[in-house]
Amino acid sequence: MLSLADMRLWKGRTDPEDGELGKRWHERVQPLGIDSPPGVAVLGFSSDEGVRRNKGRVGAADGPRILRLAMAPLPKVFEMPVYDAGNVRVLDRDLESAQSQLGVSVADLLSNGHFPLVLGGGHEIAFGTYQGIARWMRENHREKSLGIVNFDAHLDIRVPAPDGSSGTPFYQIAEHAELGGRAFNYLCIGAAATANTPALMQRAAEMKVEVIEDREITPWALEAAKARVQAFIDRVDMVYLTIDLDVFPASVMPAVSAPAGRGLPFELFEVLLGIVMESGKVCAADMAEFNPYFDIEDHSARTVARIAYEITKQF
Ligand SMILES: N=CN[C@@H](CCC(=O)O)C(=O)O
Ligand SMILES: [Mn+2]
Ligand SMILES: [Mn+2]
Repeated sequence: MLSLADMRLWKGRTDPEDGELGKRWHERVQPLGIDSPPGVAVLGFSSDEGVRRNKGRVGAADGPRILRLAMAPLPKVFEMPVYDAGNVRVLDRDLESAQSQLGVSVADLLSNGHFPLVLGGGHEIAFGTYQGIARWMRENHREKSLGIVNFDAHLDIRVPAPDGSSGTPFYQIAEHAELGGRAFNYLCIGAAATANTPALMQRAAEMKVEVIEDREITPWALEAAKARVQAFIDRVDMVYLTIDLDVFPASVMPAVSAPAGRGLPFELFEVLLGIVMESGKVCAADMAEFNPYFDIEDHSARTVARIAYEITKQF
């Protein structure tokens, strides 16, 4: 289920005449070792089993490979080392075991001081990443609280029927948190009225999910949205950041299972992401739903690489 890093993916142009300041990720990425000093650890979750179960367009299992190729030429501006921690794969449609393995891998990375940057895969990735964070917090930060910030056109609080999918992760997380006696603090940014039925919106209210709808995020109302994100971050000690790429307009992000009709403009997303990252509370991040089969000349892959740059630039 867990495969080693394929270092052949980390390739691209080099500019040796520019010295150290000309270095790119592909010149710096190392395979993760047992005693690697703390750094950014790229981990793939090669799954679209959750998307398949959720009646979506499969292909996201190939996301981690294509996204590494897209991230390879990024300027390496942050100080920490950067590692490739390999991939977790789904075998025989056994999504639950893969999510559990992802949890073990994420917990391991966190325990060794790394920042897990997990590349999906469908949004079923979230139930795996969360299991890892929860395990690590249980062992190391028992008294601290966790907030989940999800940029997504969808609430993803469907009830498993009976199995989990890409549409159920935050319902499963809420159940997991309740069983462990932990609070469920969930902020969904970018949910669209056209992509969530009233049944889901009603469930969100019952589960006390904080929702900032896509239509509330405009240049003229940005201060209000920023204040709501800041208030959520202020209430928690640590943050799990998850980005479902279908939050962006279909024109920017066609390479997803369910492209958005309106979507959150990238420029406004960047401002809100900045608030989340500048808090210094984000312990792990993942990006979900990238499906390379629907990309157009790598436009979406380049956008995902840009987000990876924004997340890591301060490290
Ligand atoms: N990850 C979530 N996916 C959406 C899919 C919507 C669709 O296929 O149209 C959801 O379950 O709501
Ligand atoms: Mn979504
Ligand atoms: Mn989602």
